[in-house]
Amino acid sequence: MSTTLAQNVRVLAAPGTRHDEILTPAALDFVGRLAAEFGERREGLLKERRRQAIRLAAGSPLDFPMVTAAVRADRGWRVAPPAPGLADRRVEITGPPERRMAVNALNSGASVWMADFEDATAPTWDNLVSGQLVLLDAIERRIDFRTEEGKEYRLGDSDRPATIMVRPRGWHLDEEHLEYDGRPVPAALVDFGLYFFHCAQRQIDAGYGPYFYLPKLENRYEARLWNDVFVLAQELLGIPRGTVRATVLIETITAAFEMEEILHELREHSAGLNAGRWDYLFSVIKTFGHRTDFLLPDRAKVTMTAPFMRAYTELLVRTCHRRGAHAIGGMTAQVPAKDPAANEAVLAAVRLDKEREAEDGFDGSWVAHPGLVQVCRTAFDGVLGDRPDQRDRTREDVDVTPADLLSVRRISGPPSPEGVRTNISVALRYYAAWLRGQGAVALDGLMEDAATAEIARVQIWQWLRHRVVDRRTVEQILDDEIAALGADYPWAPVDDIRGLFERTAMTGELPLFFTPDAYSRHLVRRPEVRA
Ligand SMILES: CC(=O)SCCNC(=O)CCNC(=O)[C@H](O)C(C)(C)COP(=O)(O)OP(=O)(O)OC[C@H]1O[C@@H](n2cnc3c(N)ncnc32)[C@H](O)[C@@H]1OP(=O)(O)O
Ligand SMILES: O=CC(=O)O
Ligand SMILES: [Mg+2]
Repeated sequence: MSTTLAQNVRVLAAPGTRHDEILTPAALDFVGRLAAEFGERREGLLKERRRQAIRLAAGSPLDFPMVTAAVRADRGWRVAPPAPGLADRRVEITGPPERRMAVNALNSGASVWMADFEDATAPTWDNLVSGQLVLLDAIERRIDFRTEEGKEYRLGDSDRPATIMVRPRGWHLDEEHLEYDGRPVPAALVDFGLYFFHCAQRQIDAGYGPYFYLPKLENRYEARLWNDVFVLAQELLGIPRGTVRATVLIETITAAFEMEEILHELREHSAGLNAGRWDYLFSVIKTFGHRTDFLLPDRAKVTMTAPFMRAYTELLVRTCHRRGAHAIGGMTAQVPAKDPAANEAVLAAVRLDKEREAEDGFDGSWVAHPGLVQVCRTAFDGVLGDRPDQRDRTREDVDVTPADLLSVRRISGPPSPEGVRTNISVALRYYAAWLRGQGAVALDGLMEDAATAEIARVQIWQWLRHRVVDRRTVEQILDDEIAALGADYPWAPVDDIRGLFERTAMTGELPLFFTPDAYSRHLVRRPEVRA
């Protein structure tokens, strides 16, 4: 790089153990360049998100865009071919980039490890920087360690360890511990930039590449922004254009109307689409929560066989395969149970979900736990056999209309009393974990992360808004559940948690995400400032 920007980049946090290996002047300079180039465009896109939300709330119809009809009609374009390590993706394990879980994930027998700075990570500064160290150490194969209790964690010798894909935070979040020109750097550029700077060339040298998952996109312009970030990042580090690969999560209702356009924008770097079912459901409620025909019952009743969810996954497979892209399935909520009989039920639920995805044409899917790798693999082996994928199944039989994607009315209805209590209890317990720095937890046998917690709190908001639950009932349950939380988790800051719940679930105007509020009030720490 010819000139340095590092003097314009400031770390606003106390130095932690080995942070200097990640926060080098050259790495900060690189992140600063990305912020300088793309910060304003990202601001503009966030404003456009707000405008679109207002238009939709005012009744503007959602449809496949007219202006891009030619992109959809043109049968001549396809995405880049699968990159090394991404040809066979039948099982992808996800989890935060935490050292112990990283070793377990890489050894799990999954095809891919999706190292997650988004839904599964509470973005404390230390979680983020140590997550980058974990990735660096994993790629350098120096991640082995022994716990204080003497348990050994060693990377296995498999000739097919899981390929690493990294999910940076979404466009909506700021990183308050890193400033460029006096303003917080977009969190997405911090997570992407630090990983790319330290690990892109190392991954190429190891026979793989810098691979990403892109969360919470709302439209094709946000995909274009990512593509431009990739182009500049590759150029700055002298990495050939087209080396990056990225799978976009289709996990907002507006993105479902632009799947083809999103693939098209990223086509030279695309590694397909993933059906991010939990954020998708959250997005549907958030976007149309004010409409009575979008009133949803208990979360447990909104399954992947609900017609609007099926329309979304069917369209995703068809769109991907038409363009030569992988279609990757979503996360089953159940996690393994200690009790053998209960665990059989968990495995049966996961098997059913993965078999349906494989039969629908998905090329692979996600699991949340090493104990679920085999059941997912078996489900996909049953359909794929020795083939790496089923991209040749173009699903021309699928015909999904805008009305199908929005056909929520067919399962709409009020909640049960247990559904109300469960959502309040899950949101509170998840908030407690998150404020403590843990972004994914098992609660009542289900994996809960930022996406599922968002569903819990927006459902309460929706039910209050439509008066299918009265405020007094919610307040009473909240009192009970806060008392239970204080008893079960004596360390939990119950007043903070209650305040967060009231602000994110019980206000007239729904906050778009709970994380910016929780982050800026509770996770930002500035004990010391250094340049
Ligand atoms: C909506 C979405 O975005 S889904 C994607 C984002 N969410 C996620 O990635 C969640 C991933 N899963 C997890 O974080 C965990 O499985 C949890 C928090 C749900 C449960 O974790 P635990 O309570 O530790 O589960 P459990 O006690 O059964 O773990 C047993 C072992 O498996 C390991 N393990 C559990 N999940 C994972 C995982 N996803 N990756 C690697 N190792 C794992 C644990 O570290 C533990 O290892 P150890 O025996 O060496 O200590
Ligand atoms: O990120 C995945 C989801 O389901 O949300
Ligand atoms: Mg998500």
